[in-house]
Amino acid sequence: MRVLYVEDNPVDADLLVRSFARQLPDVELRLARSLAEGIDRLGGEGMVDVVLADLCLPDGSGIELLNWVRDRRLPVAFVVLTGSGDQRAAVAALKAGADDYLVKDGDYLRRLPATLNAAQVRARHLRDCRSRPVRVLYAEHHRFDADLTTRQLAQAAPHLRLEVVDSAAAVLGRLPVAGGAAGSADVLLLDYLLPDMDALDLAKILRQERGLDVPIVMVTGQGSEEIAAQALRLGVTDYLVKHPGYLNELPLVLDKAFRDGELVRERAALREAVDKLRLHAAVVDSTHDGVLISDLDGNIVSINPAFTEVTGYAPHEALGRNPRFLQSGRHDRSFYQGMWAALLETGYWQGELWNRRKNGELYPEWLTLSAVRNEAGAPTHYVGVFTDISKLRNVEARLSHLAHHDPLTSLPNRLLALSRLEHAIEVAQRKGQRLAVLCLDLDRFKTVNDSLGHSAGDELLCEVAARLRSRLREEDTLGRLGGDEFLVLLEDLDAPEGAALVASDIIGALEPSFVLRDGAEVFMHASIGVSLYPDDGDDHLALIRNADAAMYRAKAEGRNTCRFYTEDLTRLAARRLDLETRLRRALANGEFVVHYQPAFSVADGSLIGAEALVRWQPPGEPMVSPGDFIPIAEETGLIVGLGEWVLNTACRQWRAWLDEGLQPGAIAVNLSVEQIRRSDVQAMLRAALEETGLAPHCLELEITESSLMAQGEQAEALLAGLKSLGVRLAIDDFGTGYSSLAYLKRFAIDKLKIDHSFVKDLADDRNDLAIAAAVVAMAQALEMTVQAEGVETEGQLALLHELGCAAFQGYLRSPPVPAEAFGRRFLRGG
Ligand SMILES: Nc1nc2c(ncn2[C@@H]2O[C@@H]3COP(=O)(O)O[C@H]4[C@@H](O)[C@H](n5cnc6c(=O)[nH]c(N)nc65)O[C@@H]4COP(=O)(O)O[C@H]3[C@H]2O)c(=O)[nH]1
Repeated sequence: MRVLYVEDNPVDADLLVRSFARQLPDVELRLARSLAEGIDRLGGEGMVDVVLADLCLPDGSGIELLNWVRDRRLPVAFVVLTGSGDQRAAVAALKAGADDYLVKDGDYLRRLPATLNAAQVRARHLRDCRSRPVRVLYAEHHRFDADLTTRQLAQAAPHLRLEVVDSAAAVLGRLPVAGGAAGSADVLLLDYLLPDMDALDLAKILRQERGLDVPIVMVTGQGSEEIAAQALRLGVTDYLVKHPGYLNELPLVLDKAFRDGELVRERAALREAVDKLRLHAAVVDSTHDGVLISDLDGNIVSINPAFTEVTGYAPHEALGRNPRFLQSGRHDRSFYQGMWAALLETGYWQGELWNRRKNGELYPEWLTLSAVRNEAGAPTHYVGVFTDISKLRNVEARLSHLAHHDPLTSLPNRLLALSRLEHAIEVAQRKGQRLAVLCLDLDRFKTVNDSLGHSAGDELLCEVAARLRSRLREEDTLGRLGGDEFLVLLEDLDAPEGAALVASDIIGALEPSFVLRDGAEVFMHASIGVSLYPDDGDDHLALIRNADAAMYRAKAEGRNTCRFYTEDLTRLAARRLDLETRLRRALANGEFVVHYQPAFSVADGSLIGAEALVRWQPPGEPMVSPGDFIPIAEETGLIVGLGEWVLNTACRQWRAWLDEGLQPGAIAVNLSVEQIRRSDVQAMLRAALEETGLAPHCLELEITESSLMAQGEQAEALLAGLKSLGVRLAIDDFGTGYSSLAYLKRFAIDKLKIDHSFVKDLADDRNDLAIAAAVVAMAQALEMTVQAEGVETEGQLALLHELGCAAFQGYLRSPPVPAEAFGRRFLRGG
């Protein structure tokens, strides 16, 4: 530091020089003994940093030197030395632009270094401030004063840019109408006496009405304490009396007012920032996300309550520690290295991470790490924000389980079973292994389900699943494909026989009866189809399709058995598909015809009626038997339209013959279980009878035993509904199903048709004869008619006669024939 010390008193000068040498050896001190010498030195010897001047000099005052310095705007700090008790001189010096003063008391030499330093800082600050222009809106009515002030300020403080107006109205016109800063002016300088309004009123409008916070400095010609007090009360920033030399003080006052204004604004901004900080802190405290802040060494400096909630660690257990203590051990070093590398390089990392709670539990969290940077862009802290996603993961796991498992049996569903199969094929292909796909379908499950109710059906499926599982190895997959269909996947199979063994083991496992919760005992068997990889297909769809085809073969060949896939099974399946397409077309093209098989009285051989049997006659091809297409029509639902067509055709035919005066008896039409299940049969019948005008008692409906049982609880209501139309009801294929006569007693059945499988061996099989005899006897007791089907020989007819069977149909008298042949042969006696 370079100091110019202006002092005429040699004792004081000597003391100070020695004190400087002791306290501030680095200071370069120059001495001047008078005002003139001081000016000389400042002008000639180059710059100093601080001028320290005594107020009383032999050729003038320190203030004059100060004015000389300020007039030249020399970049130096100025400190005045005053005698003790000369406060007024000190204040005058400050007003004239001194940066500080020091009273020569007993202790002042000790305080001198600090004062010089502080003055230097203040001077630098003032210079900084003055390097920025300050816009001053100056309201002065007197031209002379305005010019003088403008000149003076241009000279002493050119950073103060004055705009002069001569009225309060002009001030109001230049300032915004409402709120905050004053826009085009940084400071207002108002003369008290303005022609249109005094400065107090003007200040009132600006502060109270417009809410402007621009600093206001007021000047008056004469000092009045009352005006000053009022001005300050109204929010005027400073007040100055126009005493001689006041223009020297004005730059300082304006600078100070400007800085005060800035301070006010800074304080407001600070308040806003503090409010914001408080808000942010409240957000951090109340968020459900855990937050931790660490220093650059990774030591935790702050956590929020959610951190404690998630991890279990209270602030005193976490602060000061490295977050490493939360590590789960699930991630290797390279994971954390990657995380830090990203954080250091980009200031950001985000990802899923497993951590450990205080209670030892591991949990997944979604973590976002960010570097906090200071104004210079250098990182100062790291912030980690994390969400405990363990609940989310649990829900996801549950959803995924639901999406991939059958809710009833908890077995893998079709989706998962197929994806496991796909994966197993990949493995088998890689390792050159063989695998087997077993498609398993429960035989007649639908009948049990329908007759015992769905909850019993569900229970049965669970029991079956458990038995199947118990027969498989841990690594084998058992899935439920839907309904009563299961899939077994056997991997790493040595030979096809292995699959056959498992299949027969499964069949054996289902052998013992199932006893359900309500005590019902049910026998449940399965048909199994097997396909092998790579023998029968090399993708999952082909393997499933082929196992399915084999399963159908098992069903067709007596059920409760297992069949392997062969090529001709595929052909069979393809034929089925082809048949289905053609069947749809046939219905649209009217390729069906109805044949009628007559029924006769056993007693006298007279015609009692006929059974309508549908035939499919594709153009240019042999006729297709219903045994080949009815099951497919049932599976696809085509039976609804087809059955309705047969019913209408038969009724119309009967009505026509009756109208001709012929006696065709009753016409029996078959009603399939799928028709009952998929459509409103009662409405269909009512419409057919109405449309054709056939009397209901001429119509007989044949329902198979199993169709009836499939209706379960609803069977009784269904039959009562049909009966209410006035039609007759017959049970077809009697003896082949589950039901008993006692059960049928509850229904209003008119006729039982003994299935031709019993009739066939009537002469040779004593059992069949006994069954037929029992059926006839009980039917008679229940007042039902009995009609035998498939009578081919006179011997069979004679036996039926003996048993008391009332009616029969069969090739013995006639196969089903077209309507025209029927009319000719049986009605018109042709
Ligand atoms: N072996 C032998 N068979 C005889 C004799 N007499 C008649 N049959 C045959 O026995 C079947 C009797 O019909 P189903 O038991 O109702 O059995 C019928 C019935 O369940 C079904 N079906 C036929 N037409 C219709 C129909 O319009 N609607 C429904 N839902 N099913 C039908 O197709 C099954 C087979 O019909 P079809 O092939 O016409 O076979 C008929 C008939 O041609 C005989 O003396 N010996």
